[in-house]
Amino acid sequence: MTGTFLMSGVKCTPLKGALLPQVLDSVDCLLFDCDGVIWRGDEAIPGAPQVINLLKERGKRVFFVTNNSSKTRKMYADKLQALGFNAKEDEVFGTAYCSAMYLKTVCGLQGGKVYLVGSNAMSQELEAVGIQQTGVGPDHIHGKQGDWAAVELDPDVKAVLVGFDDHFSYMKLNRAFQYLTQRDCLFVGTNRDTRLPLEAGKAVPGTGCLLQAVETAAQRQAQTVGKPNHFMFDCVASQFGVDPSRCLMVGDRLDTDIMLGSNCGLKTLLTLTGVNTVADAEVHQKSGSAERQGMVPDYYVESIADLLPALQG
Ligand SMILES: C[C@H](OP(=O)(O)O)C(=O)O
Ligand SMILES: [Mg+2]
Repeated sequence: MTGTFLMSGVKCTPLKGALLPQVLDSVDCLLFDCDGVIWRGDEAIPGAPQVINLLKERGKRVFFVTNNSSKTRKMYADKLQALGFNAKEDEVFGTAYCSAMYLKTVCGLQGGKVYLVGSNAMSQELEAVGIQQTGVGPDHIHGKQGDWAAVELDPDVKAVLVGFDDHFSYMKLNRAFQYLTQRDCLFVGTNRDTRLPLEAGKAVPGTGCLLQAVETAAQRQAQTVGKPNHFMFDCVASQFGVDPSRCLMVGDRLDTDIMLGSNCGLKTLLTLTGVNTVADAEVHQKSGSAERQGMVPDYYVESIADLLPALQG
């Protein structure tokens, strides 16, 4: 019965009962989003470390695929291990690392320089692939409007890269705009997430808010690297040779995590510990829009802890 259920094409199905082991047996690799799925802020979702560690004990490959650009792979591995997750640095694909890889491998910018609106972590990942950067840290307004329009631009800068920057400022927005008035200056963003889910159901504005500010000023659209862009999965597949048809993408956002899974032919599981709800998914499902069906998950759970019954015993 459940075998036919798997093949039935019905979407947005609660993953429980006999279907749960069936789905887990049908995949060799699980890609987990981080914020809102395995943790919120610095608090692990209850049961999440056990789920990840038991999946690995059962021989599943586990990767962490996050749009968050605030940490290097090493910083994420340290955070994962501190929260009880059995995780290695090369299993982490965050947008600090992936945007550096994108600029190197897709844009051919190795040896070049970027104007960075972003974190120290992004600057470290860029420099690790041979790309210099300028712009990290505070940058306060000074002088008059005429001075702002005449800010000195570094002639070696070939791209503007925008990620999460807790020092985001009007002057940074202005500098990015001045660089982007040069049509040959590339424009890359880490991701478009509008909110960052935190502990106790709190949230703060996400990187997407900063990226949209720069896009509005420059009247240009950035190429984004993060989910739902195929590139995030390509980074995993190119390094580990995974079979998309035997992968499960687990996320809390329909327009990033679930859409990435749909874009790449992965099975998809929505967890309700982050941004979106089942009702949000059902609105897309009933929309009649073919494109929006990509945001409808195959399955959903309240929390990834709901996978434990199929992993214990
Ligand atoms: C929220 C998002 O992180 P993710 O959910 O992809 O880990 C982000 O930090 O913009
Ligand atoms: Mg998330």
